[in-house]
Amino acid sequence: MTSERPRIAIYFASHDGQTRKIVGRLAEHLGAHGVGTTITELTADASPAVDARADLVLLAAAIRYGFHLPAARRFLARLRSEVPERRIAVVSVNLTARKPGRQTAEGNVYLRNWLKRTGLRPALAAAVAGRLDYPAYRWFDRMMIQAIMTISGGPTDPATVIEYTDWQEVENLSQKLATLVTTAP
Ligand SMILES: Cc1cc2nc3c(=O)[nH]c(=O)nc-3n(C[C@H](O)[C@H](O)[C@H](O)COP(=O)(O)O)c2cc1C
Repeated sequence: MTSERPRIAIYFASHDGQTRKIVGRLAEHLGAHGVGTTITELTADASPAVDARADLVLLAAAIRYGFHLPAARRFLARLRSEVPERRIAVVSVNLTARKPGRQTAEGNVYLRNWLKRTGLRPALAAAVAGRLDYPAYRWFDRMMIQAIMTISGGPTDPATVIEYTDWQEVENLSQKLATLVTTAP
């Protein structure tokens, strides 16, 4: 870490925009904690350079059909070869995290499996609940999400739009990230 203001390089992969909104809010809170941020979107055709000089690199990715978006998975492979694990944090955005106890690496199946598959032991790993927006989904996606919601006891009314993201939890997360970059050796 330098004597300048600490900095977190945030990379995110979002399909429907909620992960983008979450990292935007994280950046706002981090700014209030005196931590600078850069935000870079990961897409199918963009493979941005890893900002290995940042004090921490945060990778946030949405889940679709059980997996984090491919752009995030590809980026993580590069990230790991350029930045030590202790300077990596990951955030998974999914609907399972709407339930109590599913915001941690132990409690969230997607996050747990991602870390297990990659063998990554990041400085921080968290799951944040995303958004359910049936009217915005294509027919097939709506059917599939309704099926998942039936199994998991969630809403199935096709008119349902719910932002499950707990913004207080997002603020708490920013506090933890700020602590990491202000106290890390
Ligand atoms: C087609 C589709 C598939 C999804 N699959 C899952 C899933 O397998 N598990 C889950 O918990 N959430 C799932 N979700 C919910 C998304 O993770 C949630 O809507 C999140 O907010 C999406 O983030 P984004 O808006 O940044 O793309 C799915 C959503 C869609 C539209």
